[in-house]
Amino acid sequence: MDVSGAGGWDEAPWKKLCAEELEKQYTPSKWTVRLGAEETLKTFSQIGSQATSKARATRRSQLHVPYGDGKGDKIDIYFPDVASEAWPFLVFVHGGYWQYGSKDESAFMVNPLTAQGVAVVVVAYDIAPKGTLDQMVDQVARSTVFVQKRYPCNEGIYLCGHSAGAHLAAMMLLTNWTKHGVTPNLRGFLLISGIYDLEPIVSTSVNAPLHMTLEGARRNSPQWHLEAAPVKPADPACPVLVIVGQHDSPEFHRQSREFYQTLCTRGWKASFEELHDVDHFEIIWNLTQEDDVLNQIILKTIFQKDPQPSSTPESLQS
Ligand SMILES: N[C@@H](CC(=O)c1ccccc1NC=O)C(=O)O
Repeated sequence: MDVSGAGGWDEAPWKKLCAEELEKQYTPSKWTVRLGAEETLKTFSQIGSQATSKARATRRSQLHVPYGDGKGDKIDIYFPDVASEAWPFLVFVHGGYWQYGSKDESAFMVNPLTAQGVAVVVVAYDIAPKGTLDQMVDQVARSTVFVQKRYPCNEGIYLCGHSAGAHLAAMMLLTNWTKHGVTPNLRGFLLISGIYDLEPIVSTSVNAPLHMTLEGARRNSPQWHLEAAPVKPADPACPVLVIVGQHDSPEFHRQSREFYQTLCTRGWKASFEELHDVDHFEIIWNLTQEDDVLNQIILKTIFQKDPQPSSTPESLQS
């Protein structure tokens, strides 16, 4: 009989890995195939910064909008050209192991998605050491509630996160919205190369600025919550896409697959997608391209049909 609680944690496969291997499994830049680790990280941040400058220069936007009283409680909102407030909203939560990255270099998908009529919100949250995991989860919840309150006519809020940001977005599957006074019109989750069980992270160098205890890791693990006390989907029709890159590490693959499987058994409308020939970083920086396969998946999720080619191709815009 399994007496270890939520589904056999003592037999978790990562516990068989030595410290060095565990560290490698949770270092995404060690698994890239085209560029070296350092060059990949540099390129990721460069492409993110360039995409953000371009979005701010070419799209109507409201930047550094406060969603709360905290200094770090800010979002950037990028608008489609159509004058309406009844847009679908993609709310993007950046990654960076809860300790680096910012909204100011994370507007990867803004130009391709706003061109198709999707408003994009890029969320800032207080990374460690300033913020704790609990605070970051609360910030993402409050930013989502803010979008709902400011745009009550929205055509759906789609929560999208990358890596640590996918973890923060996934925590919104478990959020009790009653204390926030409004339930956001969540119509989809796009979880890209994420981590859903934080327990292995506690034993890696990633935890140095996070100071997570085992209890804190469980409290902030959507995988653990779903297994321990299954939360019924508020809207069983709300799609949850769990997406991983072919060149993500085996542990990242395992985390995504197991989270997807658990979502399915708990009644969520989950799907799983492994994107061909991309690593942990390319999967996001490719979103700057209109014809990117992940952009097509996002648009299909939002509009439930294949997108029309835009009348003014990105390449012809200044
Ligand atoms: N130190 C990590 C970097 C990393 O994990 C990362 C970097 C940018 C965006 C997301 C990341 N991973 C998870 O949030 C590495 O070398 O792979």
